[in-house]
Amino acid sequence: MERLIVLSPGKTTAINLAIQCRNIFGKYIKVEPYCFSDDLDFDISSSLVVLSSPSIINDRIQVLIDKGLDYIIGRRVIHHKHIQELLDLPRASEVLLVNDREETTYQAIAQLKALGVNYIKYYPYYPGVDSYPKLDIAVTVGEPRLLPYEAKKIIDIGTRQLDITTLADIAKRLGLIEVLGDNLSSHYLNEIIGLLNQINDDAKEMKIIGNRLNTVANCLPKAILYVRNNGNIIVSNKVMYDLLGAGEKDIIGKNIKDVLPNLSISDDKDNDKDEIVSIGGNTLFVTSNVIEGRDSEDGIIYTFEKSEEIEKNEHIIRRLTTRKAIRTDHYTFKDIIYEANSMEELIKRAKIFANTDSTILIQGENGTGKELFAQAIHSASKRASEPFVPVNFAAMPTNLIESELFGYEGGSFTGAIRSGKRGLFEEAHGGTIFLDEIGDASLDFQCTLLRVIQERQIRRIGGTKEIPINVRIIAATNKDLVREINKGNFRSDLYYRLNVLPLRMPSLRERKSDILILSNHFLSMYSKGKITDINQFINKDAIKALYDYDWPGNIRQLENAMEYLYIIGSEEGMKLNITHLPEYVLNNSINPNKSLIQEVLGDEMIWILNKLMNSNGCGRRHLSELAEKENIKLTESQIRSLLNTAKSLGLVTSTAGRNGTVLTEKGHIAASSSNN
Ligand SMILES: Nc1ncnc2c1ncn2[C@@H]1O[C@H](COP(=O)(O)OP(=O)(O)OP(=O)(O)O)[C@@H](O)[C@H]1O
Repeated sequence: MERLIVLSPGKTTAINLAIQCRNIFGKYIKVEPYCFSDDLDFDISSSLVVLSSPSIINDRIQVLIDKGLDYIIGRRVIHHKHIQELLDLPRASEVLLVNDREETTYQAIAQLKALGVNYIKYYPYYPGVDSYPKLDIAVTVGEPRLLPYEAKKIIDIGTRQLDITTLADIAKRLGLIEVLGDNLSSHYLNEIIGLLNQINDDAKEMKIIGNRLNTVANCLPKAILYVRNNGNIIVSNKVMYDLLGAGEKDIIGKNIKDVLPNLSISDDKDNDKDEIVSIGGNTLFVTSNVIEGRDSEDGIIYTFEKSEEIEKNEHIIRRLTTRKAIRTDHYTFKDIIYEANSMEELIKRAKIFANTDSTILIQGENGTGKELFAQAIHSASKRASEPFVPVNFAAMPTNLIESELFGYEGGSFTGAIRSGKRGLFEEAHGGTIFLDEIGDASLDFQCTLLRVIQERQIRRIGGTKEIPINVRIIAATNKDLVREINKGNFRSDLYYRLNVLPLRMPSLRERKSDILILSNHFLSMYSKGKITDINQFINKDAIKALYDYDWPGNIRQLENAMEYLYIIGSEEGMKLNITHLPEYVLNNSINPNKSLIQEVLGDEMIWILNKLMNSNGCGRRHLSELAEKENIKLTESQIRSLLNTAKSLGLVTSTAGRNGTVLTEKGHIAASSSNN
């Protein structure tokens, strides 16, 4: 043989393959490229012809074959060195694959896929194709000049080379196998080793990336699972293993439904979702994020967080962004002034309650110290350094209660702050919320409150997210809630939820022994420590009057009285007597032993009844004259209205005679008993 002919339909391929052959066989034989546009005028008796592919045998070649052409059909492969750039393309990239002919174009696509570059979408193009997408990336097999437009990126993976089996065939046919065998095999061995090294490097790189991913996953404070669309778990981390009390082998490669059967969001692959689940005794907040990849990249990442961790984190954020400085100077049990045994007992109980997180209901009249107790309990609890947030239901307009307590998202209603607002429950997170005058809450709101107490989470108005809250609830009321339940004004289920730890504040009249010590305390407070003993400030009669008074406004009223006395005392510059007392105490003291009937009917009515009794009946005008004579402030019309009331109570009756109005038997009894 004198020549090695490389025959291909296109010139480029013929030349490229000829170069490949020349590199190997050039020392021993002349290598020449031929393409279809050439005259095939070589001497077939002294030539070995390598056909670039089986499909190129056309009539012209068939004639040569029939004449005894010595030929080899080449098998061709893509050189691994050239596909690196292709491997770097993002998954699901779309490329125009350009080659010289339909057959070779499809072959190249098939070979690239076989080589593992199967995550790219190939659009075939070869001369003669009319419709093709103008993609940014074009991949060509040594034929960049055939590209029908200017692509942004052209990757030329070079002409597919003759594979080693074809080359060995050629060597054998040329009688060069002895000479070239070793070279050939070592050349290809080198190539293969190069390829293996590259694969190895890639594998090493993959391993490093994998390790890095594991390190990152294991450093996360949250437990994570990355689950393929078919439910197979492919990534997890240490926190997750610890949470499940399981090892990697029990989780990786397993189906999520087997690992976490009670996770309902694993059924929903359409949207990112949140859910609360209980795993291994932990309440976990689970978030799922759908990964919108392609093919094998699709899946869901689940993160699991212990709800107390979320609370802690949210709390830190809240503290950092809190609207107002949090008051820490709350009352403590030491601030409660008392001597009465009933108070001693109450404080003992309240201190025990302070050690718990259970809901407390404080009932008692106005001004008895309900908020003082609530603050003292908070201060003595483990929440002392956290906020104490008071909410007064009697003072808050009904339409604002929900937004004040639960907050709202930006733009949820007219008048809302654009950025939204945290509610008082969120403000109180970690601490105590004091729901004062709870008996005044509307029935609708009671229902909402009941849900919040049960679920321990709130949702802002206009919001979709449930926010876990960790607050201690102390409620207070001056109303008799049982009576309110009977009247249909208060929900019994809420009452039982609130009344877990009950405290009943005694009124001041039930602990009159505290009047002195409290008076001293308030006087000392207003006088800035100058007056510490009321006995040096007011006389005995005045002190007795303070004891005799009922103090319907309780300690708050006593405090006001002491402030009043201190101001009067500073003016007078002498020891105060009974006349200096506030009018409400004074009135009570002048008539200390008012009869019950007098209390009920009032002084004016009793006066009228007495006059009627003494005069054996008289008219309205006469009563009016008598009132004027006795300096009693009663107008004729007031007398008329009082007589009407007396009539409706069955105390008097009108007569036709000049006696006008006379007492009934009942009226007689009332008048005489008022004189006892
Ligand atoms: N035992 C006490 N020692 C000292 N101060 C007291 C005591 N009890 C109540 N006070 C004071 O009396 C005032 C009223 O108390 P507080 O506001 O706690 O009563 P309350 O029952 O919550 O009243 P309301 O029902 O009207 O809200 C406060 O200034 C409080 O400091």
